[in-house]
Amino acid sequence: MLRPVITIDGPSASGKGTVAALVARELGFHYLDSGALYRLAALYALREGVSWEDENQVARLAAQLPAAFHDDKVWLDGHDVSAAIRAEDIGMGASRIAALPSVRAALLERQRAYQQTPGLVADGRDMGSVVFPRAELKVFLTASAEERAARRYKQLIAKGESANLLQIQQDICDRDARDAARSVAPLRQEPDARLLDTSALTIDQAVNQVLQWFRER
Ligand SMILES: Nc1ncnc2c1ncn2[C@@H]1O[C@H](COP(=O)(O)OP(=O)(O)OP(=O)(O)O)[C@@H](O)[C@H]1O
Ligand SMILES: Nc1ccn([C@H]2C[C@H](O)[C@@H](COP(=O)(O)O)O2)c(=O)n1
Repeated sequence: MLRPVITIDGPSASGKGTVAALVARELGFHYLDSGALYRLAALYALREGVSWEDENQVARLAAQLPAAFHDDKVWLDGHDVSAAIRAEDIGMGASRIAALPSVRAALLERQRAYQQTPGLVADGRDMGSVVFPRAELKVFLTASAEERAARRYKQLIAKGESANLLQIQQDICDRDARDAARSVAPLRQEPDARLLDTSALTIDQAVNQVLQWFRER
């Protein structure tokens, strides 16, 4: 197992990022938040005045994304965009551009380059199906729509933002529906991915389950 990969895919607000980052920390592995790349590409397009529907232009920007991850922050063209990429409209924009095949192709090698020694934990929608199809462990992490909306609600309130629970649940369902319906790399559980429903699990329990599956291999 040289440079092993653990993939964690699943729907919005299921806890993929939280669990993936903690598993990576526990194992001393690198961590790839692939959704952040799609969010960065959507934000970059918005700032460059490029429509999210313009596949060629968005793909051009995605291929030359001036993005960096360091100091626990996300940077675009030298600006800290950690908060900006988490906005709900940018999440929706990311979901829209993610349906465009040339945009996905433009980001593919950049994601694969994260597979470095001693290993990688990658979260997203197509980590196990397309980006790292030979991953040592594939997890499909989910939770009920109600639980995911409640978690997102708490997250927003904790950040001091206003939030409407029903609206959040609707937005989450809309985004999942778009991500699951697209023709390229749709959101779905692959046959070789293990299902982890965290609706009734704590973060620690979810992390420990992934670690146990990995160590059992
Ligand atoms: N098992 C859990 N129990 C309770 N809260 C959780 C659990 N897992 C994650 N959370 C919380 O749910 C919120 C959403 O988690 P996170 O941002 O990791 O989801 P995500 O799947 O990466 O979302 P997105 O796909 O939208 O980026 C966070 O506040 C996180 O702390
Ligand atoms: N591997 C990925 C990662 C993300 N996306 C798209 C679909 C999501 O709605 C959007 C934002 O992702 P998030 O930050 O919420 O994980 O980006 C994708 O298609 N493939």
